[in-house]
Amino acid sequence: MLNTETGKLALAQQFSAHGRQQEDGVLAIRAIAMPADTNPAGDIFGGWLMSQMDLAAGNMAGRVSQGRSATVAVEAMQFLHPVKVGDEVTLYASLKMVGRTSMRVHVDVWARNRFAKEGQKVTNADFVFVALDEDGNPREIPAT
Ligand SMILES: CC(=O)SCCNC(=O)CCNC(=O)[C@H](O)C(C)(C)COP(=O)(O)OP(=O)(O)OC[C@H]1O[C@@H](n2cnc3c(N)ncnc32)[C@H](O)[C@@H]1OP(=O)(O)O
Repeated sequence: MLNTETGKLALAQQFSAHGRQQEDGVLAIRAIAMPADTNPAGDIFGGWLMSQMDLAAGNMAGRVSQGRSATVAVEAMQFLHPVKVGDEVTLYASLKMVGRTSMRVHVDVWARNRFAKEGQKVTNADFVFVALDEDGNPREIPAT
């Protein structure tokens, strides 16, 4: 049965709004950290976070370059706080530079305990992608 108490309903709606946690960047991925993604200490494995970040940046690189691209460098990776099993993990991608064949995408990662109202930024890095032709060589990024 639906809860029709106005105050509680408004609170529930506010909690379930899942608003943005930062102004800049495209909301690229939102996932729940699962037990399969942990390191031996029981926290979420940094490699899982890095793969999610690569997916988020690669999604933007694909849209910008309108075709295949590959990660050529990852810079300034910072792990600021641990991520725990069950956390809601949100990735924001911002396009920082477009060169002749390369693109720099900044990725910020936020984690929110599933029972908490607010999250915190846990990781960020810059990903450099190169647009590739069908032979795997760099290709020029289209202007439009
Ligand atoms: C091993 C893996 O599977 S990693 C995951 C997937 N990634 C890959 O497979 C990529 C493997 N790497 C490659 O195939 C090659 O390095 C390529 C094709 C991406 C690039 O080859 P390069 O010979 O370096 O190309 P080139 O020197 O012409 O550089 C291409 C662009 O990348 C930029 N670039 C190359 N290396 C870097 C770097 N380390 N950091 C920042 N930018 C770089 C260049 O400045 C250039 O940018 P611009 O055209 O916008 O001015």
